[in-house]
Amino acid sequence: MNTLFPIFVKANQLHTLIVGGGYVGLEKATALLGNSPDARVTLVAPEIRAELYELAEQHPLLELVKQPYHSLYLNDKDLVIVGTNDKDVNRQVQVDCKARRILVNVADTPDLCDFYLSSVVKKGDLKIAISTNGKSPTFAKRFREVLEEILPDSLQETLDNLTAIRNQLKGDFVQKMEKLNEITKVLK
Ligand SMILES: C[C@@]1(CC(=O)O)C2=NC(=C\c3[nH]c(c(CCC(=O)O)c3CC(=O)O)Cc3[nH]c(c(CC(=O)O)c3CCC(=O)O)/C=C3\N/C(=C\2)[C@@H](CCC(=O)O)[C@]3(C)CC(=O)O)/[C@H]1CCC(=O)O
Ligand SMILES: NC(=O)c1ccc[n+]([C@@H]2O[C@H](COP(=O)([O-])OP(=O)(O)OC[C@H]3O[C@@H](n4cnc5c(N)ncnc54)[C@H](O)[C@@H]3O)[C@@H](O)[C@H]2O)c1
Repeated sequence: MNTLFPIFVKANQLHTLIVGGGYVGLEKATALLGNSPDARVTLVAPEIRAELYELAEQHPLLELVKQPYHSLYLNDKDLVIVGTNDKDVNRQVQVDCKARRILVNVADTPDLCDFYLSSVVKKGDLKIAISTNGKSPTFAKRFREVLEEILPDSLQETLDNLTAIRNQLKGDFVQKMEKLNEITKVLK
């Protein structure tokens, strides 16, 4: 059964901890900041890839801490993503997060995850998150590429026009909804 409940998180209102500074840490930090450039992110690892220092130059709210994980780093964190090359550390972070009721993603380890990262299609204000319920991240990546190819850039114009109409519409909630549903029938 597919029981995942998708939400869109305002990452720039949260403080995220990433544990691990290798390829996985870099991939997750890039994904997070790519969507939410001014999100506050702390990354902790004894070894940190050079690309992460370059990323931190572009994102002043990305703090790199060259230390091994300690549970003290969970203080004041809202969300945690862990992907070290030490399974025991990954497990410990997950246990510590559960004890504090902090949502945690253990990269590539579905059983330990409270949430999964998704493949993300961006066309201006339209954002589509793709999940395969953990069945095939590669399919999610390929399907993202297909959607990126077929969705026209003009979609942003459509969204801008609909926002303008939405702001001009008079009447109560139901009347506005009916009007917007009528106008957007052509999209079906
Ligand atoms: C979407 C994306 C987001 C991101 O990570 O940012 C993402 N994985 C991506 C790519 C990717 N990951 C892997 C490959 C290699 C090929 C392959 O194995 O398929 C590729 C392909 C590539 O890189 O080309 C390896 C892998 N991943 C997981 C496992 C464990 C397992 O399945 O049991 C293993 C095996 C590890 C091993 O063999 O040891 C698990 C997860 N990966 C997820 C997300 C979550 C489920 C998402 C969903 O429901 O679809 C979940 C459950 C948890 C999580 O990590 O959040 C990102 C694509 C971004 C993009 O480009 O659009
Ligand atoms: N890179 C991938 O695409 C990929 C794909 C599938 C699985 N994996 C697995 O994910 C794990 C991580 O992969 P990677 O490529 O990022 O590894 P990596 O070797 O590049 O980096 C590992 C990182 O973990 C950090 N680390 C080790 N002990 C730590 C501790 N106590 N506290 C904090 N950080 C600690 C290291 O300092 C380093 O930054 C590996 O076990 C790998 O097998 C990676």
